[in-house]
Amino acid sequence: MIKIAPSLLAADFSNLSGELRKVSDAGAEWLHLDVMDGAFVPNISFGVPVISSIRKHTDLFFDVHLMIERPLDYVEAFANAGADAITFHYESQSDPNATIDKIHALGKKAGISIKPGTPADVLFPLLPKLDLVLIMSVEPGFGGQAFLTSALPKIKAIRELAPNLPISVDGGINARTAELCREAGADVLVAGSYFFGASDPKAAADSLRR
Ligand SMILES: O=C(CO)[C@H](O)[C@H](O)COP(=O)(O)O
Repeated sequence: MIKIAPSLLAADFSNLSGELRKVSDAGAEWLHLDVMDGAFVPNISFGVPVISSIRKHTDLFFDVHLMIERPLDYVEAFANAGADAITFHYESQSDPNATIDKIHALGKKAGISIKPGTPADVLFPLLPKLDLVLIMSVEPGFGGQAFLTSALPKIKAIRELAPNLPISVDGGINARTAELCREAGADVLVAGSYFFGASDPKAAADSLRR
């Protein structure tokens, strides 16, 4: 079962209620929330106040993706803001096991993401503890970049080891790249510009499932 996770990074920030309606009306299951600190990645997006504000307006599953240097210090704040899943980067400065344990202690699902330059095998020992793996198919920091096919063998390798683990892919997703990701074994497709830039977002979401 494929899940679609529109990335709020590409939404119209002056009309977030309307953009949330677009996501629900399109039948997307998750909302992907990219948090950037200007240190782990060379961009700053939004944080706790925005997430806790929009939490009051939707029941969508909040898939919070922390592109920040010290996720362990902030997972509690994002859990309290209304995250359902919290994904942090393997390349961050926080200990992966301690961060997963803290997310679970807060009652949330725990995910880890890897950047394009990080091999999949660093995640193998952590797979039994994880609820989600997020494979970046662009360098994190900005929407609208071209899909990197180097993500595909990583998805395949993790799928072989963890047949039931949700595998998400993020960056450059459109109807063509979504098909490659589904074939490789991904089941959560994050789409920013392809979804929010579409004249018919429902048709765009449907095209990612086919
Ligand atoms: O994490 C991200 C950037 O760091 C975005 O979620 C990702 O790039 C999605 O945007 P697009 O679909 O436009 O490529």
